[in-house]
Amino acid sequence: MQQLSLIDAGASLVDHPVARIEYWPRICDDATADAWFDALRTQVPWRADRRMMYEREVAVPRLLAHYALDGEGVPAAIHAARQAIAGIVAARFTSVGLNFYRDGDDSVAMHHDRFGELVPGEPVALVSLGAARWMTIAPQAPPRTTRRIELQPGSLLVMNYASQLHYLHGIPKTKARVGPRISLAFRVCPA
Ligand SMILES: O=C(O)CCC(=O)C(=O)O
Ligand SMILES: [Fe+2]
Repeated sequence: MQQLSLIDAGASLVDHPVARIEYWPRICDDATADAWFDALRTQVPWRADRRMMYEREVAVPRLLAHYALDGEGVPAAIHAARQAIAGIVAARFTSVGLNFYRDGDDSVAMHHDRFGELVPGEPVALVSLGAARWMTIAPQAPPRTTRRIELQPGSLLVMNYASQLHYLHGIPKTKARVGPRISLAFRVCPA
């Protein structure tokens, strides 16, 4: 008989034959999520990037950072978060991309993650800290029914590899007064 642990029982937010996007609202207690947020906010050398868009250079509307997980100087909070999700998502993550959304004007446009930074078959795990923000998830092909999920501090969202082929995701700007948010995107990067 097949053994189902509670952890395997997470329901997919999308109804698709191979794409799965799963959400766990609470991977740690509030005090831990707050402590990780405070530590990362101050310890990470946040970068303000600029990108070309339609032949114009524009500011990326959030701050960024990146670490190789086996490298030097990785903040302890990152290792702790990775440890906290290890029992839920079995992938051997090698890198983490960090996003800092300073307020409701910061966002990430609808996208799939860059395939050059992903190993086929491996998931992306997103840990949210700080203010809750809505994520929009939309299929790449009709019917384009979108759904929204409010990513709570201390939550985990796992997108399987196939979901990057079939769905887009983004964090829209909001007019609501929201505090700062940090997300950690754990990935298995190609060697
Ligand atoms: O901040 C988030 O939850 C989403 C970040 C994201 O999609 C990315 O870093 O690729
Ligand atoms: Fe993404």
